[in-house]
Amino acid sequence: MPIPKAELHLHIEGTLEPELAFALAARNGVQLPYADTEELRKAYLFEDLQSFLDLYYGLMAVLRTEADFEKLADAYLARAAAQGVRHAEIFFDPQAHIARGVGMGTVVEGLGRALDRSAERHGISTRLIMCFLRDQSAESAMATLEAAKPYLHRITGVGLDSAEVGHPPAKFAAVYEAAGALGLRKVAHAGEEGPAAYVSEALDVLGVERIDHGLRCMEDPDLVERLVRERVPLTLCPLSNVRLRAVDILEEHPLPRMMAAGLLCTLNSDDPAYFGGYVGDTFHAVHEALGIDPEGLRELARNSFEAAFLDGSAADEALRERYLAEVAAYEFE
Ligand SMILES: Nc1ncnc2[nH]cnc12
Ligand SMILES: [Zn+2]
Repeated sequence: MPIPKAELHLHIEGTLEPELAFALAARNGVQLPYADTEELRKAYLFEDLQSFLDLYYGLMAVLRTEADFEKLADAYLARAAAQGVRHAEIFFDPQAHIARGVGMGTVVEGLGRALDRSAERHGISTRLIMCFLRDQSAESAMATLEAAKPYLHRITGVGLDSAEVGHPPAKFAAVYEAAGALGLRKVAHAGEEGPAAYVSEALDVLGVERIDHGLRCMEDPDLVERLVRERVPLTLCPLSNVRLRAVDILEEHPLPRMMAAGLLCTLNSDDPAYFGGYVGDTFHAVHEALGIDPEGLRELARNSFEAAFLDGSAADEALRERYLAEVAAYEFE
């Protein structure tokens, strides 16, 4: 069994495997612009974040009913369990669905049905994080938060994703303030393709508790020092960084330097159906390509539970303690 871990940066729509996409397309009468799964997979050669996002949003056309979202999440949780995931904090992109006429309730209740059974069926505790699309307006983000109000019992936090450059965090100051007032936790993608300054801005203006990616913090030593001092978790996604060309090859990924600097790094899969691996595969890949040794892998697993939103109650804290004990006791083969 792989080492126990939490996955904290995972877009549920990015777990849509080609086989499921075609099955849902047939069920829903959706015509896809690919002959078959093989032709679709061949399209997974991305130039950058935007070229990926174009395909990612396009393929969502097959997701229409609560049952579709339930199936999507259940399929992810089954795969994640086989890779050692014990806790998953799952992003979803409601604006991408609402724009297609699929309502917030369909998405949240469908995902929720799978999540409700996750602990029993897959041994994974779960949280949902609702993301705002940063290339859409601040008004649209606020309307999305409003639409989520009947479902807040299912939503732990808010995030910020989609095309980063030109859409600085401060654009979403008002909606993050409103989300905070509703008791929601806060994260944001920053420093994936955008500059290190977006990482600082997400902390200072949005008040986020974790940074998704944060790769480009390495360009600003003062920022690195701050992230270390404040123990701000970074949810890194090395396989994504290679596929979206943030780094040329995995062997050049800054993860070892980031860990050596004392940053609180976690490993995640981002959009595993598109990027060639789930989170267990990611642990394996950084061991092979970057020489992260077993104690380094244990640190990454421990960090994932430390950074998880498992502090809402005594039951949450007990769960975190249990997971940390599993990590400490884990024996590498
Ligand atoms: N890696 C990523 N960056 C920004 N937005 C995303 N949406 C899905 N995956 C994403
Ligand atoms: Zn992401």
